[in-house]
Parts: sequence; structure tokens; C-alpha cells
Amino acid sequence: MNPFEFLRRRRSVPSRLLGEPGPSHDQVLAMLTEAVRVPDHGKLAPWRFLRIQGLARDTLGELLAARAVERDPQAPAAAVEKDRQRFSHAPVVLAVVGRLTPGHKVPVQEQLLSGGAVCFALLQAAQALGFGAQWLTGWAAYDPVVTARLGLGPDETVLGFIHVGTPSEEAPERQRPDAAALLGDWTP
Ligand SMILES: Cc1cc2nc3c(=O)[nH]c(=O)nc-3n(C[C@H](O)[C@H](O)[C@H](O)COP(=O)(O)O)c2cc1C
Repeated sequence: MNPFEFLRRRRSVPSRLLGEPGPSHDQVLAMLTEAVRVPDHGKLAPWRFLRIQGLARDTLGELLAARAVERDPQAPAAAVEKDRQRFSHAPVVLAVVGRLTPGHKVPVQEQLLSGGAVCFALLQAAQALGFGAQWLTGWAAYDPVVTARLGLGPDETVLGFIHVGTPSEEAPERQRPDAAALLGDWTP
């Protein structure tokens, strides 16, 4: 067996293709338990999680739609509708929230990188349990009104919304970069 087989099979499943069943409470905890085992300089655990499921997904969609119009009163109806539906496809969305400590000897960049690793580990954990997942951000992740409604503090930021559910069809593989072309040797 190819030792990389599990990693090789990983690919995102677009959130609109994710449906019921989603991960149970125990499965979410199992996924998070794996996801927090990431490299974390200084053991800061500079992240936390917000689960968005059930009716909360639709409520967040309504909030997004209203905010989209507030941001751009000329926004096309189709775009606003897309925002309304954004969180309503996958049964469970886990927002990975970076809890940053500016001025710490561990630079903020490293805290963010650790959070990125958590997001990726969550994708793998979802796959290990037989679910599909996608890491999305979109404008809502960076909008101060939305993040305040999500309860984020001033030094917190959304690193990703990890949408998790059961794929309704197999997601196509995408073209991958040529690793060999990206490799250089440093020659002193
Ligand atoms: C930080 C981050 C944010 C992303 N946000 C979006 C997004 O908002 N919309 C989108 O279509 N893809 C987004 N993507 C890309 C998808 O998560 C994913 O990489 C892509 O669909 C193909 O993924 P795969 O390499 O996991 O198969 C984002 C990726 C990263 C790393």
C-alpha cells in the first residue's frame, strides 16, 4: 500500500455537495481532539472553535444577506441569495477562530500558521471519519459586523469555516502543483 494513500485521497468537497448526516457531537469532539495536535510554538493554543449547526446556519445566512446589502445596496439579488444559503448546505460548520496575542515573543505570523494547521488537520479528521469537508472563508470571515455577531473579540479572527457533511457525489480532483518544479537547492 502507498504510505501516502490517505493523504493522496484528500480533496475538498464543495460545501453545496455536503449534506446529512453530519458529524455527531462525539464525532465533532473526536475531530477536534485530532485537530488540536498541531505544531504550536509556545503552547499558546492560539485558536478556538465555534460550531454552527441546525437553525443557527440559516440565521447566520440571513445575517450575511442583510449585511451584503448594507455593504453594497446595488448587490445583485443572486449574489445576496448565495450569501443567504452559504451556511445552509453542510450540516455542521466549524469556525476556526484565531486567538492572537500581539507582542508575544511568538510572532503573530506563527500563531496564524498554527491555526492554519488546525484547519488542515480538521479536513483530514473529517475525511478519516468518512465525511467530506471544505475550508472556506469569503468576505464574511473578514467583515467586522459579522465577526462581532459571531462573538469574536478584538484580537480574534476567523481563520476558516470548515464545512463538514456527507458528500452527495464524488468531488472531482483538481490539478496539483508540480512539487519538483517548486524545489530548489540553496547553494552557499
Ligand atoms: C484560507 C483559505 C480560504 C479559502 N476560502 C475559500 C473560499 O472562500 N471560497 C472558495 O471557493 N475556496 C476557498 N478556499 C479553497 C478551498 O478550501 C479548497 O482549497 C479548494 O476548494 C480545493 O481544495 P483541495 O485542495 O482541498 O481539494 C480557501 C482555502 C484556504 C486555504
